[in-house]
Amino acid sequence: MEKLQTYTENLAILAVRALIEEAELTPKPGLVDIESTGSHHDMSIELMIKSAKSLEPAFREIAKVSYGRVPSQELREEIAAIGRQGEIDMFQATGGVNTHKGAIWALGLLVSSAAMNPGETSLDHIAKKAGKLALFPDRNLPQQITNGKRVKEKYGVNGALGEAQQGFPHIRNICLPVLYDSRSRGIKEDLCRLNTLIALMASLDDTCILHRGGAGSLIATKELASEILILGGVWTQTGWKVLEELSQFLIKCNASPGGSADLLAATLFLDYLYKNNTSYLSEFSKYSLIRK
Ligand SMILES: CC(C)(COP(=O)(O)OP(=O)(O)OC[C@H]1O[C@@H](n2cnc3c(N)ncnc32)[C@H](O)[C@@H]1O)[C@@H](O)C(=O)NCCC(=O)NCCS
Ligand SMILES: Nc1ncnc2c1ncn2[C@@H]1O[C@H](COP(=O)(O)OP(=O)(O)OP(=O)(O)O)[C@@H](O)[C@H]1O
Repeated sequence: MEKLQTYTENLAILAVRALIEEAELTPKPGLVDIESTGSHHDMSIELMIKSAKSLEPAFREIAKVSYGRVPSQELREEIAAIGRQGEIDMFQATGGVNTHKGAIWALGLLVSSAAMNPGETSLDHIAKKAGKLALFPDRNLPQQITNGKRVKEKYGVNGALGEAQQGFPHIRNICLPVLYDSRSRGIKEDLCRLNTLIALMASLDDTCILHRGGAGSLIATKELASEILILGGVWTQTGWKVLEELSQFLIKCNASPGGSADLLAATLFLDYLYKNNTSYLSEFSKYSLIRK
C-alpha cells in the first residue's frame, strides 16, 4: 500500500516537474520562457508554473486509478473525467487562460500508462500503451468545437488525438533519439532540450501553429527548424542565427508551437522514468530541481 502511494505520488510529481522544466527552458521560439512570453500575451512564466502545480492532484488521481490495470474502455473514461477536472483546475489557477490543455492530455495518458506497469523500463512500451488507451473512444467528450478540431478538418492533419492514438511516434522516433544523441556529444543539457524542441517543430503538424498562423506559418516553421538541424543544431553559430530568425518569424505571425512544447514536456517525463526508474523512487524530494 505504501509502495503504491509512493509510486503514484512520484509519477504526479515528475509530470509537474516536466511541465515546469519545459516552461523554464530558455530561449524557446514563440513560447513562454523565463525571458519572454513569446506569442502569448496573456501568459507569463509565473502563470505557467502556477498552472503546472495546480495539475498535481489530477496526475496523482490518474496514476492511482491506473495502477496495475490494462487499457480498457472503462479506464479511458475514468481518465478522461479526471483530465477534464484537471482542465478546470488549470483554468481556475490561471483565471481562464489555456496554459496546459494539450499537456494535460499527453502527460495524463503517459502517467496512466506508467502506472499500469510499475517498473516498466521501455519508454517505447509506455508510449505505445498510452496510445492503446487513447484508442478507446471517450463517449462523454463534450461536443464543443475546439481550435484543434477546426484546423484538423480544414487541413486534414492528425493533431493531439492522432499523435496519442499512434503511440506518440514523435516522442519515440524523434524526441528521445535526438535528446540522447545530443547528450552523447557532451552538449549542455539546455541545448540538448532546445534541439529536441526544434527537431519536433521540424516535423509536427502542430494545430496551435495552424490555428493562429495558417498553413503558410506551419510550412515556414518546419523549414526554418529543419535548416537549424541541417546546420548542425542550435549549438552551432549558424544554427543559433536561424533560431533567432525562427523566433522573430513566430512572433511576427503571432503563432506558437504549443503542441511541440507539450511533447517536449512529455519526453522529459519519460526521460525521468528512464533515468530514475521511478517505480521505487522513495528519496525523491518534492520538486527538488525546481526553482522557487
Ligand atoms: C485531445 C484533446 C487534446 C483535444 O484536442 P483538440 O485538437 O480537439 O483540442 P485543442 O485545440 O483544444 O487542444 C489541442 C492541444 O494539443 C496540442 N497539440 C497541437 N497539435 C498537436 C500535435 N500534432 N500533437 C500533439 N499535441 C498537439 C496543443 O497544445 C493544442 O493546444 C484533449 O483536450 C481531450 O480530448 N481531452 C479530453 C480529456 C481526456 O480524455 N483526457 C485524457 C487524458 S488526461
Ligand atoms: N511554454 C509554453 N508556452 C506556451 N504554450 C505552451 C507552453 N507549453 C505548452 N503549451 C501549450 O500550448 C497550448 C496553448 O496554445 P494556444 O494559446 O495557441 O492555444 P489556444 O488556447 O488553443 O489558442 P488561442 O490562445 O489562440 O485561443 C496549451 O494548451 C499548452 O499545452
